Amino acid sequence: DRGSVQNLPKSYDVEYLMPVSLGTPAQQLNLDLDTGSSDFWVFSTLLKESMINGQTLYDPNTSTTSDKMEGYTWKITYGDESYSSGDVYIDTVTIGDLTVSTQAVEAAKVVSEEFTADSDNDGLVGLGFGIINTVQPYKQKTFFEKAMPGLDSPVFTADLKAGAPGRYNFGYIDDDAYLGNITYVPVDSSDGFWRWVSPGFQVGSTGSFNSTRIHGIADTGTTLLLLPDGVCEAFYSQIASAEYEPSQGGYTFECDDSTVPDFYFGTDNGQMIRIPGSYMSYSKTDTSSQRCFGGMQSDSGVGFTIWGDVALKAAFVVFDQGNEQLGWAEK
Ligand SMILES: O=C(CNCCc1c[nH]c2ccccc12)Nc1scc(-c2ccccc2)c1C(=O)NCc1ccccc1
Repeated sequence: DRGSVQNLPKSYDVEYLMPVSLGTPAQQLNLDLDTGSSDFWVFSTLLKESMINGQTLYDPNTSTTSDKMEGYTWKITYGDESYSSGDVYIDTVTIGDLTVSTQAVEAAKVVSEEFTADSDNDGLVGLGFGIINTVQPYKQKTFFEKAMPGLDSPVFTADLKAGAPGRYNFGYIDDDAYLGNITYVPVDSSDGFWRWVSPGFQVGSTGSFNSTRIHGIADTGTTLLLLPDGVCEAFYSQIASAEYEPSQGGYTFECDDSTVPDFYFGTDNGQMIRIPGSYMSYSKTDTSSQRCFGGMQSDSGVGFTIWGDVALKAAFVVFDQGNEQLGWAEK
């Protein structure tokens, strides 16, 4: 079996949403595929009105295939202090023609204001590893873990694009979606993330390669590229107008600064993925100035590097759960 679904970026590529069908008759929600967490949770009719702001709600009571998991609850908090919690239902879920008939759907009763404010986002499909699922008393499998046994191949792939529709495929690798070869690196899933080691980085096409092992996770649910301070300093030292502005929350530079270099990160045996300098300009820091917030920021608050959408949209990425490895290719 296999599946394929288009993903659409929101403005500034802050997140990527895909259509998902839940229940019978099908209720279509736009969800954020998130390899940095492992809860499948959705806005639902259990929420108070004050927490809803245009989102499409999953209504378990109108689905003829939903069953409430009595006594089961969930609660998740993310590093940006956003959170959500609620009850759990079993229901049928289809993503891009791939159906899981008994998926644990976590129906939100409470969401934090960041989620309420994000009117396009109806919830998250966590595709990290199930060991960090928050459902109590017994954690639940991710959508991919439920689908995996029936797939042609135990992989899903992420093809995120800058400001354009991309695609998530399940169960197969589309050889027309990337250039050259896919380089595979081992994954340590013991903390539930797609955690791997990069051998180093290079700033600019003429810069030298810096051999330094960077431990990090491949995370479609995080917008930015969060890297060790030394790497950020090496990058921003090459940008004439760059400054570290704690008041703005990190590194900023003039949006029209023409000295922003490309950034390369190593994967394995000499392969490097090139992130165009243009991916590093984010939203204007504030209406008046012409300064942009950098797409690369420090990972000091996290404890490990997060290869978020800024990095992932420069590559074709294979999440190979069957062999616990990540595949990287240029595109
Ligand atoms: O949680 C995820 C992936 N799901 C995000 C879902 C989500 C959370 N608000 C959302 C808002 C919209 C859509 C999805 C989400 N990744 C990881 S691993 C470690 C950290 C972390 C730990 C400690 C400190 C910092 C990060 C995070 C993290 O908090 N990233 C989000 C972020 C990272 C930095 C800044 C902001 C957010």
